[in-house]
Amino acid sequence: MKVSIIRNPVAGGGKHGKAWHAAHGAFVAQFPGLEVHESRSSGDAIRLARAEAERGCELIIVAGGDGTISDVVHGVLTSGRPDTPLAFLPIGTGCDFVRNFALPKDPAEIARRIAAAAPRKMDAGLLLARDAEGREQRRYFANIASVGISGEIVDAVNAPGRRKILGGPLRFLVFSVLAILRYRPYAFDILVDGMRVHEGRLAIAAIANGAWFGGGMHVTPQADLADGFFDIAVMREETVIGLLGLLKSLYSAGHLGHPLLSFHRGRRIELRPQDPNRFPVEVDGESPIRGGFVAEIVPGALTIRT
Ligand SMILES: Nc1ncnc2c1ncn2[C@@H]1O[C@H](COP(=O)(O)OP(=O)(O)OP(=O)(O)O)[C@@H](O)[C@H]1O
Repeated sequence: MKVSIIRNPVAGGGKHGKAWHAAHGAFVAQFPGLEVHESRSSGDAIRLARAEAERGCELIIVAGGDGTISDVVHGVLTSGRPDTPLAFLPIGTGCDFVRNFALPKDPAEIARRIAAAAPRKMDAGLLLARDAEGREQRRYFANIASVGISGEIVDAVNAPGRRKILGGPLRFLVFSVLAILRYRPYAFDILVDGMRVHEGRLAIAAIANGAWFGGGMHVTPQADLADGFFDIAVMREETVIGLLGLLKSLYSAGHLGHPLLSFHRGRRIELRPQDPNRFPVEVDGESPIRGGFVAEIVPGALTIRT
Protein backbone atom coordinates (compact mmCIF):
# COMPACT_ATOMS: atom_id res chain seq x y z
CA MET A 1 0.00 0.00 0.00
CA LYS A 2 1.36 3.43 -1.00
CA VAL A 3 1.16 5.69 2.06
CA SER A 4 2.68 9.16 2.44
CA ILE A 5 2.91 11.62 5.28
CA ILE A 6 2.84 15.30 4.34
CA ARG A 7 4.51 17.05 7.24
CA ASN A 8 4.78 20.74 8.01
CA PRO A 9 8.10 21.09 9.90
CA VAL A 10 7.11 24.51 11.30
CA ALA A 11 3.60 23.54 12.51
CA GLY A 12 3.11 24.09 16.23
CA GLY A 13 5.94 26.63 16.15
CA GLY A 14 8.35 23.86 15.06
CA LYS A 15 8.37 22.38 18.59
CA HIS A 16 7.51 18.85 17.56
CA GLY A 17 10.98 17.85 16.31
CA LYS A 18 11.78 15.24 19.01
CA ALA A 19 8.24 13.89 19.30
CA TRP A 20 8.17 13.57 15.51
CA HIS A 21 10.94 10.91 15.53
CA ALA A 22 8.92 8.68 17.86
CA ALA A 23 5.73 9.33 15.91
CA HIS A 24 7.47 8.52 12.65
CA GLY A 25 8.62 5.14 14.05
CA ALA A 26 5.08 4.33 15.17
CA PHE A 27 3.66 5.14 11.75
CA VAL A 28 6.34 3.11 9.90
CA ALA A 29 5.40 0.14 12.13
CA GLN A 30 1.80 0.37 10.85
CA PHE A 31 2.63 1.42 7.28
CA PRO A 32 5.93 -0.14 6.10
CA GLY A 33 7.35 1.73 3.11
CA LEU A 34 5.80 4.97 4.34
CA GLU A 35 7.19 8.07 2.57
CA VAL A 36 7.56 11.45 4.25
CA HIS A 37 7.29 14.70 2.30
CA GLU A 38 7.91 18.01 4.07
CA SER A 39 6.38 21.31 3.01
CA ARG A 40 9.10 23.85 2.27
CA SER A 41 7.08 27.05 2.37
CA SER A 42 3.61 28.43 2.94
CA GLY A 43 1.15 26.72 0.60
CA ASP A 44 3.66 24.06 -0.50
CA ALA A 45 1.47 21.29 0.99
CA ILE A 46 -1.07 22.01 -1.80
CA ARG A 47 1.49 21.03 -4.43
CA LEU A 48 2.67 18.00 -2.43
CA ALA A 49 -0.87 16.70 -1.88
CA ARG A 50 -1.75 17.06 -5.56
CA ALA A 51 1.43 15.24 -6.57
CA GLU A 52 0.91 12.42 -4.04
CA ALA A 53 -2.72 11.92 -5.09
CA GLU A 54 -1.84 11.89 -8.77
CA ARG A 55 0.98 9.36 -8.42
CA GLY A 56 -1.55 6.91 -6.94
CA CYS A 57 -0.93 7.29 -3.21
CA GLU A 58 -3.58 5.26 -1.33
CA LEU A 59 -3.47 7.18 1.94
CA ILE A 60 -2.12 10.66 2.74
CA ILE A 61 -1.49 11.32 6.42
CA VAL A 62 -1.31 15.03 7.24
CA ALA A 63 1.15 15.86 10.04
CA GLY A 64 0.51 19.50 10.82
CA GLY A 65 -2.06 21.99 12.04
CA ASP A 66 -5.26 23.34 10.50
CA GLY A 67 -3.43 25.32 7.80
CA THR A 68 -1.63 22.23 6.53
CA ILE A 69 -4.82 20.14 6.60
CA SER A 70 -6.57 22.87 4.63
CA ASP A 71 -3.77 22.99 2.06
CA VAL A 72 -3.81 19.20 1.65
CA VAL A 73 -7.62 19.17 1.29
CA HIS A 74 -7.38 21.85 -1.41
CA GLY A 75 -4.54 19.99 -3.14
CA VAL A 76 -6.34 16.61 -3.17
CA LEU A 77 -9.70 18.05 -4.25
CA THR A 78 -8.07 19.93 -7.15
CA SER A 79 -6.10 16.82 -8.23
CA GLY A 80 -7.10 14.12 -10.68
CA ARG A 81 -7.78 11.75 -7.69
CA PRO A 82 -10.00 13.71 -5.30
CA ASP A 83 -11.12 10.52 -3.51
CA THR A 84 -7.60 9.80 -2.18
CA PRO A 85 -8.13 8.97 1.54
CA LEU A 86 -6.76 11.37 4.17
CA ALA A 87 -5.81 10.85 7.82
CA PHE A 88 -4.49 13.26 10.44
CA LEU A 89 -1.62 13.44 12.92
CA PRO A 90 -2.20 16.75 14.75
CA ILE A 91 1.03 18.60 15.52
CA GLY A 92 -0.18 22.18 15.04
CA THR A 93 -0.95 25.03 17.42
CA GLY A 94 -4.76 25.26 17.48
CA CYS A 95 -5.62 21.93 15.83
CA ASP A 96 -9.31 22.83 15.72
CA PHE A 97 -10.36 20.61 12.84
CA VAL A 98 -9.20 17.35 14.46
CA ARG A 99 -11.20 18.17 17.63
CA ASN A 100 -14.16 16.85 15.61
CA PHE A 101 -12.65 13.34 15.81
CA ALA A 102 -11.58 13.18 19.48
CA LEU A 103 -8.27 11.55 18.50
CA PRO A 104 -6.06 9.94 21.15
CA LYS A 105 -3.00 11.96 22.24
CA ASP A 106 -0.43 9.21 21.73
CA PRO A 107 0.81 9.16 18.08
CA ALA A 108 1.29 5.37 18.24
CA GLU A 109 -2.40 4.99 19.13
CA ILE A 110 -3.35 7.38 16.34
CA ALA A 111 -1.31 5.28 13.89
CA ARG A 112 -3.06 2.08 15.04
CA ARG A 113 -6.46 3.74 14.82
CA ILE A 114 -5.82 4.96 11.25
CA ALA A 115 -4.57 1.52 10.18
CA ALA A 116 -7.77 -0.09 11.51
CA ALA A 117 -10.19 2.61 10.27
CA ALA A 118 -12.46 2.02 7.28
CA PRO A 119 -12.62 4.90 4.80
CA ARG A 120 -15.67 7.16 5.23
CA LYS A 121 -16.96 10.30 3.58
CA MET A 122 -17.08 13.84 4.93
CA ASP A 123 -18.11 17.18 3.42
CA ALA A 124 -15.76 19.95 2.32
CA GLY A 125 -16.39 23.66 1.87
CA LEU A 126 -15.68 25.53 -1.36
CA LEU A 127 -15.15 29.29 -1.40
CA LEU A 128 -15.68 31.23 -4.61
CA ALA A 129 -14.28 34.76 -4.58
CA ARG A 130 -12.51 37.34 -6.75
CA ASP A 131 -9.00 38.64 -6.22
CA ALA A 132 -8.11 42.36 -6.38
CA GLU A 133 -7.80 42.09 -10.20
CA GLY A 134 -11.23 40.47 -10.52
CA ARG A 135 -9.94 36.96 -11.28
CA GLU A 136 -11.98 34.05 -9.90
CA GLN A 137 -10.53 32.27 -6.87
CA ARG A 138 -11.65 28.79 -5.80
CA ARG A 139 -10.53 27.51 -2.44
CA TYR A 140 -11.58 24.26 -0.78
CA PHE A 141 -11.53 24.11 3.00
CA ALA A 142 -12.01 21.51 5.70
CA ASN A 143 -13.30 23.31 8.76
CA ILE A 144 -14.52 26.92 9.03
CA ALA A 145 -14.45 30.15 7.01
CA SER A 146 -15.20 33.32 8.96
CA VAL A 147 -15.18 37.12 8.73
CA GLY A 148 -15.21 40.02 11.16
CA ILE A 149 -13.05 39.95 14.26
CA SER A 150 -11.86 36.41 13.56
CA GLY A 151 -10.59 37.54 10.13
CA GLU A 152 -8.70 40.39 11.78
CA ILE A 153 -7.25 38.07 14.46
CA VAL A 154 -5.89 35.55 11.97
CA ASP A 155 -4.53 38.28 9.73
CA ALA A 156 -2.67 39.73 12.74
CA VAL A 157 -1.46 36.36 14.12
CA ASN A 158 -0.11 35.26 10.73
CA ALA A 159 1.48 38.58 9.75
CA PRO A 160 5.17 38.10 8.82
CA GLY A 161 7.38 37.89 11.91
CA ARG A 162 4.43 37.41 14.29
CA ARG A 163 4.43 33.60 14.18
CA LYS A 164 7.36 33.43 16.59
CA ILE A 165 5.75 35.69 19.19
CA LEU A 166 3.98 33.65 21.89
CA GLY A 167 3.10 30.01 21.48
CA GLY A 168 0.02 27.85 21.88
CA PRO A 169 -3.46 28.95 22.84
CA LEU A 170 -2.14 32.08 24.59
CA ARG A 171 -1.19 33.45 21.18
CA PHE A 172 -4.82 33.31 19.96
CA LEU A 173 -6.09 34.79 23.20
CA VAL A 174 -3.71 37.80 23.20
CA PHE A 175 -4.31 38.58 19.53
CA SER A 176 -8.06 38.08 20.02
CA VAL A 177 -8.23 40.65 22.80
CA LEU A 178 -6.14 43.13 20.74
CA ALA A 179 -8.33 42.61 17.67
CA ILE A 180 -11.51 43.15 19.70
CA LEU A 181 -10.16 46.41 21.12
CA ARG A 182 -9.30 47.66 17.62
CA TYR A 183 -12.25 46.23 15.66
CA ARG A 184 -14.35 48.57 13.51
CA PRO A 185 -17.37 46.48 12.41
CA TYR A 186 -17.82 45.70 8.73
CA ALA A 187 -21.32 45.62 7.25
CA PHE A 188 -22.56 42.62 5.26
CA ASP A 189 -25.62 41.06 3.71
CA ILE A 190 -25.64 37.35 4.44
CA LEU A 191 -27.84 35.03 2.38
CA VAL A 192 -28.35 31.37 3.28
CA ASP A 193 -29.76 29.36 0.34
CA GLY A 194 -31.09 32.64 -1.09
CA MET A 195 -32.72 33.84 2.18
CA ARG A 196 -31.33 37.04 3.72
CA VAL A 197 -30.52 36.19 7.36
CA HIS A 198 -28.46 39.27 8.19
CA GLU A 199 -28.07 42.84 6.97
CA GLY A 200 -25.69 45.35 8.53
CA ARG A 201 -22.72 45.48 10.83
CA LEU A 202 -21.48 42.35 12.51
CA ALA A 203 -18.88 41.13 14.94
CA ILE A 204 -18.33 37.63 13.50
CA ALA A 205 -19.90 35.36 10.91
CA ALA A 206 -18.64 31.76 10.89
CA ILE A 207 -19.53 29.38 8.06
CA ALA A 208 -18.78 26.01 9.56
CA ASN A 209 -18.31 22.45 8.47
CA GLY A 210 -16.69 21.54 11.80
CA ALA A 211 -17.51 22.77 15.31
CA TRP A 212 -14.37 24.51 16.64
CA PHE A 213 -12.14 27.40 15.57
CA GLY A 214 -9.76 29.92 17.15
CA GLY A 215 -7.82 27.37 19.22
CA GLY A 216 -10.69 25.66 21.05
CA MET A 217 -13.68 27.99 20.61
CA HIS A 218 -16.76 25.78 20.27
CA VAL A 219 -18.52 28.20 17.92
CA THR A 220 -20.99 25.87 16.13
CA PRO A 221 -21.52 22.93 18.51
CA GLN A 222 -24.26 21.40 16.32
CA ALA A 223 -22.00 21.18 13.25
CA ASP A 224 -21.62 17.75 11.68
CA LEU A 225 -18.84 17.08 9.16
CA ALA A 226 -20.96 14.65 7.16
CA ASP A 227 -24.51 16.10 7.12
CA GLY A 228 -24.24 17.92 3.78
CA PHE A 229 -24.82 21.34 5.39
CA PHE A 230 -22.92 24.31 6.76
CA ASP A 231 -23.81 25.57 10.22
CA ILE A 232 -23.63 29.38 10.25
CA ALA A 233 -23.19 31.51 13.35
CA VAL A 234 -23.86 35.25 12.96
CA MET A 235 -22.92 37.59 15.79
CA ARG A 236 -24.21 41.14 15.34
CA GLU A 237 -22.30 44.27 16.34
CA GLU A 238 -21.58 44.40 20.08
CA THR A 239 -19.73 46.63 22.57
CA VAL A 240 -16.10 45.85 23.41
CA ILE A 241 -17.13 44.61 26.87
CA GLY A 242 -19.84 42.45 25.31
CA LEU A 243 -17.36 41.01 22.82
CA LEU A 244 -14.81 40.17 25.51
CA GLY A 245 -17.57 38.33 27.40
CA LEU A 246 -18.55 36.50 24.23
CA LEU A 247 -14.94 35.50 23.60
CA LYS A 248 -14.74 33.94 27.07
CA SER A 249 -18.02 32.07 26.66
CA LEU A 250 -17.07 30.61 23.26
CA TYR A 251 -14.65 28.05 24.74
CA SER A 252 -17.45 26.30 26.64
CA ALA A 253 -20.19 26.97 24.03
CA GLY A 254 -21.74 29.33 26.62
CA HIS A 255 -22.64 31.76 23.81
CA LEU A 256 -25.61 29.74 22.52
CA GLY A 257 -28.41 31.80 24.06
CA HIS A 258 -26.78 35.18 23.34
CA PRO A 259 -29.48 37.66 22.16
CA LEU A 260 -27.30 39.10 19.38
CA LEU A 261 -26.37 35.71 17.96
CA SER A 262 -28.29 33.69 15.37
CA PHE A 263 -27.65 30.21 13.97
CA HIS A 264 -28.58 28.95 10.50
CA ARG A 265 -28.06 25.86 8.39
CA GLY A 266 -27.63 25.81 4.61
CA ARG A 267 -25.76 24.66 1.54
CA ARG A 268 -24.91 27.93 -0.25
CA ILE A 269 -23.93 31.02 1.69
CA GLU A 270 -23.42 34.42 0.08
CA LEU A 271 -21.52 37.04 1.98
CA ARG A 272 -21.96 40.42 0.29
CA PRO A 273 -19.98 43.29 1.79
CA GLN A 274 -21.68 46.67 2.08
CA ASP A 275 -18.24 48.29 2.54
CA PRO A 276 -15.78 48.55 -0.33
CA ASN A 277 -12.87 47.42 1.92
CA ARG A 278 -11.26 44.11 1.06
CA PHE A 279 -11.55 42.71 4.59
CA PRO A 280 -9.61 39.53 5.47
CA VAL A 281 -11.41 36.17 5.35
CA GLU A 282 -10.25 33.54 7.83
CA VAL A 283 -10.20 30.07 6.26
CA ASP A 284 -9.05 27.17 8.49
CA GLY A 285 -6.87 29.57 10.47
CA GLU A 286 -5.22 31.19 7.42
CA SER A 287 -6.10 34.23 5.27
CA PRO A 288 -6.06 33.02 1.66
CA ILE A 289 -8.71 35.43 0.32
CA ARG A 290 -10.10 38.91 0.97
CA GLY A 291 -13.53 40.42 0.30
CA GLY A 292 -16.99 38.97 -0.36
CA PHE A 293 -17.50 35.34 -1.32
CA VAL A 294 -19.91 32.50 -1.92
CA ALA A 295 -19.40 29.34 0.15
CA GLU A 296 -20.79 26.04 -1.10
CA ILE A 297 -20.85 22.78 0.80
CA VAL A 298 -19.56 19.85 -1.25
CA PRO A 299 -21.28 16.83 0.34
CA GLY A 300 -19.08 13.75 0.74
CA ALA A 301 -16.19 15.37 -1.16
CA LEU A 302 -13.50 13.95 1.10
CA THR A 303 -12.57 10.40 2.01
CA ILE A 304 -11.05 10.11 5.49
CA ARG A 305 -9.69 7.43 7.79
CA THR A 306 -9.75 8.51 11.44
N1 LIG B 1 8.54 24.92 5.50
C1 LIG B 1 7.70 25.89 5.79
N2 LIG B 1 8.16 27.12 6.12
C2 LIG B 1 7.31 28.13 6.47
N3 LIG B 1 5.96 28.01 6.50
C3 LIG B 1 5.45 26.80 6.19
C4 LIG B 1 6.28 25.69 5.82
N4 LIG B 1 5.48 24.61 5.57
C5 LIG B 1 4.20 25.05 5.75
N5 LIG B 1 4.18 26.34 6.13
C6 LIG B 1 3.01 27.16 6.52
O1 LIG B 1 2.90 27.12 7.94
C7 LIG B 1 1.61 27.62 8.28
C8 LIG B 1 1.10 27.07 9.59
O2 LIG B 1 0.88 25.71 9.48
P1 LIG B 1 -0.20 24.92 10.36
O3 LIG B 1 -1.50 25.61 10.30
O4 LIG B 1 -0.14 23.53 9.90
O5 LIG B 1 0.38 24.99 11.84
P2 LIG B 1 -0.06 25.87 13.06
O6 LIG B 1 -0.39 27.26 12.62
O7 LIG B 1 0.96 25.69 14.12
O8 LIG B 1 -1.36 25.10 13.56
P3 LIG B 1 -2.92 25.54 13.64
O9 LIG B 1 -3.30 26.10 12.29
O10 LIG B 1 -3.64 24.27 13.95
O11 LIG B 1 -3.01 26.55 14.73
C9 LIG B 1 0.73 27.34 7.07
O12 LIG B 1 0.33 28.58 6.51
C10 LIG B 1 1.68 26.63 6.10
O13 LIG B 1 1.41 26.96 4.74
